Amino acid sequence: MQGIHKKYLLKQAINGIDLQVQKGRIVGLLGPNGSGKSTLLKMMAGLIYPTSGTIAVNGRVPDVRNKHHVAYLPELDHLYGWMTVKETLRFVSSFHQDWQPEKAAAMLQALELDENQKVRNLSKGLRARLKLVLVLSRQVPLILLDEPFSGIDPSSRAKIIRSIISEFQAEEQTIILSTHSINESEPMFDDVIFLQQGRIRLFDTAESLREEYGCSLENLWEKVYG
Ligand SMILES: Nc1ncnc2c1ncn2[C@@H]1O[C@H](COP(=O)(O)OP(=O)(O)OP(=O)(O)O)[C@@H](O)[C@H]1O
Repeated sequence: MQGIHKKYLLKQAINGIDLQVQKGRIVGLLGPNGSGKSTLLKMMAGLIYPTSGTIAVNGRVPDVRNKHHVAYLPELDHLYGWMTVKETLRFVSSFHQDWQPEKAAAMLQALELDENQKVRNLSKGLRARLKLVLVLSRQVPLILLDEPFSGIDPSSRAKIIRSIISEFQAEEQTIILSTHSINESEPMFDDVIFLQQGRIRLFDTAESLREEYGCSLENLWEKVYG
């Protein structure tokens, strides 16, 4: 991203961002409500466009025509309640040539999802797990996860994090993940971006940040935003 600004009518959501993310990393995108996390992820997914500046994902401008290069998990739910888990997988897989059925089956089992259950009968946590299966079953270079843990209990979070780590293919993929659950997700991050009011406040490897500030990322959150 180079010189990225994004304005929604009168609201300046992103205020000049330059960012380069290396392939093979799991990147935590952190920031308080309204700091611009979802806006950044949507621009990377090609769902909305910057007001100014340029973005490239693997050398390509992200837009709807390039969506086979990016898997995006939105913050809001996009599933049909009348479908079963199995039907949902079949439906979503029909849009993606890069779908990996064996991976989807393995994740269903690991995340204890019943493929015959209706989506509307899934609890919030199980729904979140299903959303993750839909994204991680694709063979794409860039995976964007917007708040994958919102409303999920700590043990489910831990399970989901284990699943993200075990399904991640570091040679071929990059994950950028926004979250407020810094405590549980800290061990997963290679790099961390701290956003504030549409600008990057800090961006470095998790290791360097911990060393430089002499504390965990969770405590650093308090220092940056407290
Ligand atoms: N469609 C929109 N129209 C107008 N303003 C918007 C729109 N979407 C986001 N905004 C504003 O842009 C700013 C950044 O919002 P964004 O959703 O990117 O933040 P966020 O960091 O993801 O927040 P949260 O943690 O609450 O999800 C906020 O002030 C928000 O109100």
